[in-house]
Amino acid sequence: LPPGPGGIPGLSGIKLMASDKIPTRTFRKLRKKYGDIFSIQVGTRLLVVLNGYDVIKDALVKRAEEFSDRPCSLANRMIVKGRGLLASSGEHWKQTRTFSLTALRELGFGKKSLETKVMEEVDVFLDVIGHQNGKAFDISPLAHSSVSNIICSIVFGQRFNHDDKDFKWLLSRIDVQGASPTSIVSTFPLLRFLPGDLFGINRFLKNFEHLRDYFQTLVELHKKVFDPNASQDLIDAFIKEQSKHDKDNPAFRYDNLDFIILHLFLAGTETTSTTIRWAIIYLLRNPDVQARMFKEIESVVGSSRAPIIADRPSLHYCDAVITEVLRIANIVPLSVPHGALKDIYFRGYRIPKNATILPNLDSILSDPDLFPNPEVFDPTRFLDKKGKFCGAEKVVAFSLGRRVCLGEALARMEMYLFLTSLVQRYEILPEDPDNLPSQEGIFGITYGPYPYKFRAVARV
Ligand code: HEM
Repeated sequence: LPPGPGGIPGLSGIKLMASDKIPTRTFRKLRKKYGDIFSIQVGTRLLVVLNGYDVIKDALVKRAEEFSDRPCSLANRMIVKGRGLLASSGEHWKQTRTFSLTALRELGFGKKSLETKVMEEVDVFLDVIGHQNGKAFDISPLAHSSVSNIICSIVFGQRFNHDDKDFKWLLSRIDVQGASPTSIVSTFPLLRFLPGDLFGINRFLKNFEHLRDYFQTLVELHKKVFDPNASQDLIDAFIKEQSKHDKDNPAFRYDNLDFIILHLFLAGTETTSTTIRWAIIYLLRNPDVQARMFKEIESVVGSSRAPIIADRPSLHYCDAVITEVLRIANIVPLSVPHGALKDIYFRGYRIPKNATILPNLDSILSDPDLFPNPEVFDPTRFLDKKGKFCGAEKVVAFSLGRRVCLGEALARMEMYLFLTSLVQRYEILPEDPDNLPSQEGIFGITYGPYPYKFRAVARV
């Protein structure tokens, strides 16, 4: 087995993981002691942690056939049952991913039509910010609604008003603290039977069920009015595709569709909005960076129209800022867990069947050999001598290999359009200059910032 801390089997691992709320800090120490591949027995789960660019690339890219599955955890077996995008493995996952990618491309991923959709949301986003009249406010609900609306309109053909009751209810079901790959919930799902819901597991499961019920209702409504010649969204695309497949093919059963929607909704909402919230923190803490971004936007785009994707190749500094935010914020620092479905022999170790494999992206994104002074926010590390954007290949915030984030193109488009438009229109200022929002975050589904407020003052 890969080396790791010993002690009482299972229990010492639990104690170790509980010793710091930020598991990546624990993993940094363990890597120093045990090397690039180490293991920890946490309760009944064996965690194998992969560290460093070469090791992770070797596993996820070169040995993709063995390293592209998800763990068969108890929670996965009991609740998700290997359905949908995030938790499925093998042939079921391949078919689900191929269908989803094809459908999303047809619905505009990487195309002008998607840019138009995102820009409509950016307009609303900027208007709502304008209505704060320069007073301090919390951007979280607005960022959530704006980003979520984009995935909702792609997946089920509906955008909501931000104060729509159903929409607010839907967003409130996203349980950010409920599921991190190293949490007690993932390790011991049976703890939910303890009285008092001590670990919030039942709340998490209830939220999950509510979302699933809501999406099932949407699918039923789509089925009633389905017109094969007017496919509008991902649900329509699924209904159309389903008729071409064997009835027993689990990838094209409606229970799989429920989970595809659920996974796209969760992954497509929480991630980009969290990154936007981090970006604002780094701009508040680095006013010189904000000023340089504004100057670049003003000289390339001007102020009479909003930045568009076609401007991007000329906005080198803005691209460097967004890349540096992705690197330093590192919102999915342990990626989504991968799993060994059979024994894997890798770099002199045996990773046993059923082990949970954590590609520690933090070990790449904060590697001082790749990014000198990694704790410093410095967009210029991605500019060459002529000020051109470069050197971002190892910013693997979306992971690597076959399981690489399915929404990467959308997320990059959203971050670029939201952040450049925000900086073009408003100067963003701290609520209290002597008390800036923290760079330390909270570890949940994503690694997100603590709540904070800021002021957005319209540029004249
Ligand atoms: C800044 C924003 C985002 C970041 C940093 C991010 C990061 C990630 C990471 C690290 C993974 C795990 C890859 C692996 O297993 O090795 C992932 C998976 C995934 N992401 Fe994202 N993501 C973001 C935005 C999005 C968006 C907007 C969507 C929605 C379309 C999305 C949909 C997914 C899905 C469906 C998967 C699972 C893919 C699979 O298992 O095959 N993500 N993402």
